[in-house]
Amino acid sequence: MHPIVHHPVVTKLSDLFENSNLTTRLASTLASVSPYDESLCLRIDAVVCTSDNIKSNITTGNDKSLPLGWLSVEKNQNMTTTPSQVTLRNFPGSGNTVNSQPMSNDGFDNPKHVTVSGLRPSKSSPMTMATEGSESDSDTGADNRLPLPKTRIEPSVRQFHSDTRFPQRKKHKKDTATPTLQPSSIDKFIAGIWRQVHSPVTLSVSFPDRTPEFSIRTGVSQTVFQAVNGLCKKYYDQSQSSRALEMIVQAYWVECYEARIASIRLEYPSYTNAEARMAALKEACTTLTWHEKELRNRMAIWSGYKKIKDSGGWASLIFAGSGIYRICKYRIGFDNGLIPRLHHIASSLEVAADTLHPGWRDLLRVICQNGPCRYSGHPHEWVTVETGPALPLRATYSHLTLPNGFSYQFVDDCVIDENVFGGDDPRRGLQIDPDICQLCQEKQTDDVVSNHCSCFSTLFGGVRYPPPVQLYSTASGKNNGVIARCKGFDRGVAIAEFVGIVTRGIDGLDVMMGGTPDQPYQIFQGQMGNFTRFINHSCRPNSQFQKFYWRGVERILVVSRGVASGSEITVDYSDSYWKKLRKNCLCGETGCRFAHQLET
Ligand SMILES: C[S@@+](CC[C@H](N)C(=O)[O-])C[C@H]1O[C@@H](n2cnc3c(N)ncnc32)[C@H](O)[C@@H]1O
Repeated sequence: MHPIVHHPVVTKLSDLFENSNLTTRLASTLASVSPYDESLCLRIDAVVCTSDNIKSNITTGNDKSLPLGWLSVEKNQNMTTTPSQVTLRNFPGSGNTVNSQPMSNDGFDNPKHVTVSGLRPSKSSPMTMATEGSESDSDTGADNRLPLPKTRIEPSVRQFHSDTRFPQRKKHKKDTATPTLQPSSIDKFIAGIWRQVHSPVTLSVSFPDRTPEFSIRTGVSQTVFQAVNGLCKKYYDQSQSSRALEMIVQAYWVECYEARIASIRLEYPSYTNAEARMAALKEACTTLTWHEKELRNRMAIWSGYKKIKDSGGWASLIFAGSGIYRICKYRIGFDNGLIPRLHHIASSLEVAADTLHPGWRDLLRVICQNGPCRYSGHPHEWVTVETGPALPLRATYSHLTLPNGFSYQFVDDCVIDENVFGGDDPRRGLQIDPDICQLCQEKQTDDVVSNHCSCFSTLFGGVRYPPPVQLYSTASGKNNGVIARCKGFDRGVAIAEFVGIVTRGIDGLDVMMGGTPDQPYQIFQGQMGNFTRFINHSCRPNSQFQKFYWRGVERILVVSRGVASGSEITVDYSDSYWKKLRKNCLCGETGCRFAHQLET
């Protein structure tokens, strides 16, 4: 054991070393002095040592120095901090059992590995790793009993950690050498359907009744402006509803037209099929008051609507974006993958439509096809399956034979365990100004109009949409996972906040560690939380956990490193987590680190 491992000064120095203000200032200084040099970065290695050791190089720990960690700052990147205590676990003779990552030969954690991963090994200055209960597989994550809170956080068997290095949005440089794959018309069409189904549009068959009374000439107050905005929204929704109704009726018309031809042939057995078609066409033209050619042209589009409905279900037609007309007019993709792809997403789309727009089936009343809602409740109470109807979440854990079955409460925000913290929120940073963003230094407020911080506007200080993700059956030993719908998540975009019950003293179950070594807390998702509870591990993850302060309160976010549409959202659980999980990793990546860990 190094003589000063547990010395309070080491903890204080570590905190200083990790202070985000310091790294932010270093990053901005670096950016200001080297605006044209993309490659310039700064690395500071921190070591506590005795005065006679100060000039010697740090080796893999055969001297008396204590590496605190390293800190690197890249241009245009706000910060990169390696938490100091990480190296303590590797310190020879420290007696700490958390050693899981190789050290580079300069005595520090391998910088490449450390900064790439968003999940950190245990930051555990006074903690030692517990091993009891490590056999439990947390596919459930849910022991439905909350253990009695202890005053001191005992390290849990499998801890998630977050980092402070944010994936930066990348400016795309034009590279003529590498051809880029552009999304096809079908990709765009399907992305449009997902976008629309996750939008706040309200579909209804009734017209809005009241128009606000105002005059522009007497000035537009905030109230009047709000009323006009409301009017816009109402009529936008109404026009979407009308467009959807029009397509529903037109797709249905094609079905009726075919049925009418069959009836005509029964009524006039001497008619050929062509004659029967012509007769039905003429009947239609009379009522529609269109010329035959006009109707034929429109029929071509309407039969496209019917095909889309037949393969993707009514929801695919109703939530299709404006691109549907072009797709049907020019028959784009009909013989080239559109139909099977729609068929593939039909039931997932129905889950999204039923749970996010419970009234959508009302539109089908116009053709007497409205049935009962198939999937009700929270959007993530359903696990979508590639082939076939979605399953209730509860049913996907029946193999675990839990005494009361699997139960999970979906919440949008963390719930503070009052038995442990009383009325306090342990996530509140004592030194943090609640009005200023630690990242961009702009003003943060919950009021959309006066908020100036747009760091993670999908989650904070802006308009929130339902997250375009679904739970899906991975059809592998991983059980459930989370899949991105819509067009994916760009690098640097927040996908969600990791929410659950904020507590302390949980041992032996998966928890997210938050706070500081002095003021730690845990986020436990065993009983309640959001979809982040179902995010699986990958050794080549497309997302990572990151800390962020919103209004002075620490939040742990899942931030995208670039998630493509239709792909599984994954994070790296960290080496220390896997060390305690008696399972082989099924991420399937070529460089998978834990594919054979049970055999070793
Ligand atoms: C937070 S849960 C993730 C959701 C989980 N798949 C489910 O269905 O509830 C973590 C657990 O999922 C499983 N898991 C996640 N990623 C995995 C992977 N790459 N390979 C194997 N199992 C994995 C492990 O059992 C792990 O303890």
